[in-house]
Amino acid sequence: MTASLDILSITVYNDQEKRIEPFYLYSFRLSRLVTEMPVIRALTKAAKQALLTPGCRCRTAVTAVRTISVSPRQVTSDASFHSVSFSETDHPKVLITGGLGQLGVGLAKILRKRFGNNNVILSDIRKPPSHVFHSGPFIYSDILDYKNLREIVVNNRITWLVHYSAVLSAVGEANVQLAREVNITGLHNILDIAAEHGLRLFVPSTIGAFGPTSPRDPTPDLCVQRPRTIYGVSKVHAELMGEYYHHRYGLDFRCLRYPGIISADSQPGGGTTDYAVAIFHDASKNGKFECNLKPGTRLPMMYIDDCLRATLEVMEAPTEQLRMRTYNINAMSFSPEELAAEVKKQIPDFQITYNIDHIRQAIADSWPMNFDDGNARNDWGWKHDYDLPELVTTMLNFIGSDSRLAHAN
Ligand SMILES: NC(=O)c1ccc[n+]([C@@H]2O[C@H](COP(=O)([O-])OP(=O)(O)OC[C@H]3O[C@@H](n4cnc5c(N)ncnc54)[C@H](O)[C@@H]3O)[C@@H](O)[C@H]2O)c1
Ligand SMILES: C[C@@H](O)[C@H](N)C(=O)O
Repeated sequence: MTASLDILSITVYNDQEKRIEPFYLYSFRLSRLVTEMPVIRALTKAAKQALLTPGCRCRTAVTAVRTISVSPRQVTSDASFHSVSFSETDHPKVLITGGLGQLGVGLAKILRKRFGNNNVILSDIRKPPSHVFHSGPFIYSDILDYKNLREIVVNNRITWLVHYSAVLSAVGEANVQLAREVNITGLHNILDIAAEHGLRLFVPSTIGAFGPTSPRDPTPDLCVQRPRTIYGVSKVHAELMGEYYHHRYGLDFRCLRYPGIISADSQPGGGTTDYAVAIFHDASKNGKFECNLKPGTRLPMMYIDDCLRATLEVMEAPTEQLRMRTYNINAMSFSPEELAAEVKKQIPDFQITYNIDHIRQAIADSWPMNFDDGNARNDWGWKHDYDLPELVTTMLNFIGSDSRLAHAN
């Protein structure tokens, strides 16, 4: 027997028959009981009452705009049903959205190593560079196109969805509308697709999901979250919606709050922590760097290999180890002056200057300085490999050897 999750749109028309913004109700149905279910009747009635003020001659129309089929297993709150949507002997079939950003290509590489090249599909709305296109399956996918997403999931028999598409903190402040669309509307599509098809869903959150009223040193998993960026607001929304879908519909939602991620062979996509990547390229090429954050601005950071390994580990963790569905993870915390001092140990002539970007500075000043990831360490054994000295050595070696190679060719 299957149950269906209906998304009902209640549209209100005013007395000139002009459409007022619709809003949506979610409800379950079992076969033809749909319209008879008391919950739908009650919600519809409440909505109509709320919208129809005595002086307004409005009428309403209730329509099902999207039907989500879920197995009754997913409707239970019994956590032991949540994790297995594919046979344990099979490899998962993974789709990565927003896969051409800083993190996606690296994640595809480690997942392909583990599950086989053809079992991991990278997707994005951008054109892939040739080495990415030829390294494994790539398809176009716009997360704002629900039908396109569903087609991809169905045609490729996807069982895991890693949702990396996002507009990051600094770009988001410059384009709030776009950030709202991609980070909130896009997430709704992803949640519905994942619930409909019983997928295991990973959505990354961020240190940016905290704000100036959160404890900043250290920041625990559970505390006040009142971020001041659209990026942060959308990530708190993602955490809460994912956890709600988990409890309400049994969605196997897993979420890690990443610190600023540092990588050598992929570029960051417009965040506040981007300086900690750019510094290595400029130090290696020119021996100097102009930093857009103040010297003492301390933020949690992580080398990309640790971040991607954590992602695989939490996706593979047995359900019973996950006491929570959203975890902080961390590796180190440093400020620009501390990072510069470490770089100087390897490039003695290195010079850092400061030209503050006030938008990024305000964002950084509202974010955690240290991240408490004790729950991840206790529950599913999270452990980082790279601390600050190792990070600096690895980054400079990688970028140095890369530019030596470029010079030789
Ligand atoms: N990189 C970090 O430091 C960091 C830290 C914390 C959390 N995260 C999170 O990890 C995820 C990946 O981060 P990243 O650094 O790779 O981001 P990024 O900005 O580098 O890449 C995001 C990708 O999303 C794609 N995208 C935008 N709109 C889309 C749409 N409508 N449909 C499909 N794809 C779309 C972009 O083309 C881009 O390739 C994001 O959710 C981000 O919030 C990243
Ligand atoms: C921290 C993270 O979410 C991202 N690198 C940003 O700065 O926006």
